[in-house]
Amino acid sequence: MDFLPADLAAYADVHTTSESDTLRRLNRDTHAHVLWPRMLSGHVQGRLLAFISQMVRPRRILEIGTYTGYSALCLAEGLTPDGRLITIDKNEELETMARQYWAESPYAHQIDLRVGNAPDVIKTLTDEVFDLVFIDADKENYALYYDMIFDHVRSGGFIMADNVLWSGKVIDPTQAGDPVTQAVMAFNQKIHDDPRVENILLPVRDGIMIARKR
Ligand SMILES: C[S@@+](CC[C@H](N)C(=O)[O-])C[C@H]1O[C@@H](n2cnc3c(N)ncnc32)[C@H](O)[C@@H]1O
Repeated sequence: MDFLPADLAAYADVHTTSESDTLRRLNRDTHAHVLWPRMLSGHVQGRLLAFISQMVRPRRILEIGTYTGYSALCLAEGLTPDGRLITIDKNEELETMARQYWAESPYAHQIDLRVGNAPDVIKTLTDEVFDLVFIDADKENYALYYDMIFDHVRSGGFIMADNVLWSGKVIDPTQAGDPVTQAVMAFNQKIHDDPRVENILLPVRDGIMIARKR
């Protein structure tokens, strides 16, 4: 489901700073050769992630859900020179493609891919303190990921989560029996009710939740 009429979305696209050549080819290659290319953040959302990262200037970023590595490259744009982005994905088949494009960028040495099931990998990150977290994996586990990483986010740090409008299903009463929609709705309510954060549900693309830890 597209939230903006196609011509308005195209207008926003045209009036947004272009992707780098590497990002453009990664985007095209993903659409041509990988299943579910809609999972990739894309041009406008990618620029938003890069902007947010450039504003936060994180030293440590955690991304849950690498896919072909597009959003990792966007988020890496804001890293401090000594910064590092840890990104987790259970699909090892996409690793070669992601690494191929990361290698073309100035950030390859700052991106640390951990292949595995996210809850298991997160458990190993006990010594890390994150400035920015981007949750973009299995929706049923968003709340679990939030709980697992919360104590590892510094005060003033940001936790973002993608697809929180879930193609509009979050306001569709016919989805009352759909467990994934219910999990996304419960996650949105949980963040909104959490007194430890301030939050904004940004209706960009499929919806991005942004929470700032007080
Ligand atoms: C929406 S895609 C990520 C898109 C990427 N962040 C981007 O914007 O280009 C979701 C990814 O999460 C991964 N994933 C789903 N469940 C996972 C889990 N339990 N542990 C690790 N990765 C998982 C999938 O393999 C998939 O590549």
